[in-house]
Amino acid sequence: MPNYTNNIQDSKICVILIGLPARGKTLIAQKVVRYLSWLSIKAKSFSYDDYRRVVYGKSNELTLKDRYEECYRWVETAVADMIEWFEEEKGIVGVLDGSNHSESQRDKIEEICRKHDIKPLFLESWFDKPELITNNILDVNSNSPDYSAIDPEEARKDIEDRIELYKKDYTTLDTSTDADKTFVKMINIHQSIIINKIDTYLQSRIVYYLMNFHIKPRTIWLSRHGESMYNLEGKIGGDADLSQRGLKYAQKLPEMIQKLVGPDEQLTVWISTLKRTYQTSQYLPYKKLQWKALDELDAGICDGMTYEEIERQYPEDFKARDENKYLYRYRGGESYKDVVTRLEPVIMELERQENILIITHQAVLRCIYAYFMNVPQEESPWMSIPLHTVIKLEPMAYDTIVSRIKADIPAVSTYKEKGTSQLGESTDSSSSKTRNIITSAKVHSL
Ligand SMILES: O=P(O)(O)OC[C@H]1O[C@@](CO)(OP(=O)(O)O)[C@@H](O)[C@@H]1O
Repeated sequence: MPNYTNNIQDSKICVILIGLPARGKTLIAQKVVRYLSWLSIKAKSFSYDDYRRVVYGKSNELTLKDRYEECYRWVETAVADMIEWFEEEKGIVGVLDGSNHSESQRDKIEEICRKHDIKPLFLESWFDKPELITNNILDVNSNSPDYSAIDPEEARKDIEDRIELYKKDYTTLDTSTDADKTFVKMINIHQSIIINKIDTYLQSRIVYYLMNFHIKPRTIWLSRHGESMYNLEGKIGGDADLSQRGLKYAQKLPEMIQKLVGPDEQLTVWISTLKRTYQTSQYLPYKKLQWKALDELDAGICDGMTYEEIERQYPEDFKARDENKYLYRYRGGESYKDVVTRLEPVIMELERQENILIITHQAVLRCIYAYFMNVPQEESPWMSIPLHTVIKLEPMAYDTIVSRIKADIPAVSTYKEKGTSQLGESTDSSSSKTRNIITSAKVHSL
């Protein structure tokens, strides 16, 4: 299993965004940081707008001209903070989210990076499609804190004025004049992408990611398989069949999904290679695809045991897993971190696709959910992903909207709370063991 963190130990990268206002720079910066953080690569975005707001308040509290002429001040602070972060927090990828439109400003940043042994990667978002620009202006208009209390028409005018002002000394990247620079130029997001002088593994990972994601509206549906015989018995792993209630969920799923998705919408169903996900998908009238990478976390020597048996036979392992569930690797099996690594191609393909329903397992769904919802690693293995519930994810420009739809078919809870003994030794009366607890999610039912 490749370990990205070890492979990239000695390379530090500064992604320097370039582009006029309303070119999707913040969206790109946030996506790159979220993707790298999910892969345990320490990444952080330094947004010039955030720095400017701290010093000068919202954009309307500063004249356009001042904002333009004074910008070097907050750019300097952002770059200095980024360097400190690289050094003190062992950062790997810093992202400078701002227009960086003039060559002289870019040269200065490049020089600082080289002095600190940080490789600069320029990333330009260049648009020439008027409809794309209009959409982005509307997006900035409704999402930026600068415009939250301003009339939308006034906000639109401010953004357009800023675009015109920044155009004055904007220079776009070019393979002849910037041949010695490492850069990616995205034209109209993905219409075409120019790549120049990419020479490290990590740079190529970032570029590959940039080439794959799209920004069209779509929905990702997630569900665990129906309740399995192993779930009923409190056993983990294995390749058990569905229980009677699990089968009921499989039978209800087509009606539920068709109602949610709409009759004319296209959908592809992704399942694992384990029987319980296939059986759950069997009545769905959509194209299906099996992924080995979607198989449940491998519990190694504990496969087929209950949590209680694990605690009795391997008390140290039981404790170690509770202490660091993300990194704990079952003997002969996997950790959550290992699952994330093997899920990377799934995420990459998900970024390229439109509507997808994924029917998979508790641990795998936690990892996928964590990617979209930016959940920190120490929390993700403890998230509640109940059985017989569909999760709807709608990725938007700046965040993801999530809702849960319960099938109203009872199922056991397979959730084990942190710090709870399965041997009846818990002192915490609110904590639950894992068996025969009917799932009750705070969601609407179908
Ligand atoms: O990491 P924890 O919380 O143990 O959850 C993972 C476990 O969930 C289970 C159920 O207990 O998954 P599944 O969705 O496949 O039924 C186990 O097979 C698996 O080991």
